Amino acid sequence: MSQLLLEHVSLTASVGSHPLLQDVSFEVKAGDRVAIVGPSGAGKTSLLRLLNRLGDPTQGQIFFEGREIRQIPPTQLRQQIVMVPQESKLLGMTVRQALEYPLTLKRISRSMIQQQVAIWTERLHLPEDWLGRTELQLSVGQRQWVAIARALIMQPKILLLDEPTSALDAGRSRYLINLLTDLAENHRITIVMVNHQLDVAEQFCDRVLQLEEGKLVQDKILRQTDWLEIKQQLIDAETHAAEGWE
Ligand SMILES: Nc1ncnc2c1ncn2[C@@H]1O[C@H](COP(=O)(O)OP(=O)(O)OP(=O)(O)O)[C@@H](O)[C@H]1O
Repeated sequence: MSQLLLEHVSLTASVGSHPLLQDVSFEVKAGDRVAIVGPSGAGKTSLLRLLNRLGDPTQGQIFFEGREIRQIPPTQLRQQIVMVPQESKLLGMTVRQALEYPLTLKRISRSMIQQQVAIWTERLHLPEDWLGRTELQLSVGQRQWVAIARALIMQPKILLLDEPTSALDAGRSRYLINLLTDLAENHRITIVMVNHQLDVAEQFCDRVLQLEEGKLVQDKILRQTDWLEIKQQLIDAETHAAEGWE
């Protein structure tokens, strides 16, 4: 059985406006490492948001483990499908509180929460002195790293990452890719990643979904050599999209 299944999903922001997503169908199996690529405005973030129920399709259906996701309470769904948005906010919490908060929703004991925070703080090399800081006391890249830690601490079945390395330095990007590889290979976590940095997707993903103007134009299991072809298609699509903006 597929873990995620999208059937003819379309999304329109308002009546009569151009659809943000049009008739998108695909399935994802547990442990897949999927890259979503496409020019700016192609609908990548809109698609990720639907998978996390931050919006509902105007048409079509999305299933998680066989259940239509509108039938699953959002808090229950978001413990299993966790999203790291492009710009994360700590909503006035300290880093420690932000790491603890999603675990409190899991109704586990206080000592277990503290143990998990300690494990993931160490695993992601979060410096001790970050834990008392709020987002105003963190750089954009540090905030992104905390958002990734907060998602991983949930041990989700599916991790949705929107440009996860956009603000990370080269060392942290590499570390993240190695960590995600371990989680996918040894814990069968499914990863769906939007990334403009194709080299990151290339190192990690084994499947690519290519969006253009809200349509899925390619769904491909990857071999190494495919990336050359995909890169050229993306350059062509981005040039075409940029011409449309002029
Ligand atoms: N709430 C909204 N209302 C109206 N239009 C929207 C809304 N959210 C996004 N859009 C539009 O939908 C289209 C797709 O946006 P989306 O953020 O999904 O694209 P993207 O592929 O993630 O782009 P980028 O690579 O720049 O992040 C864009 O044209 C955007 O302007």
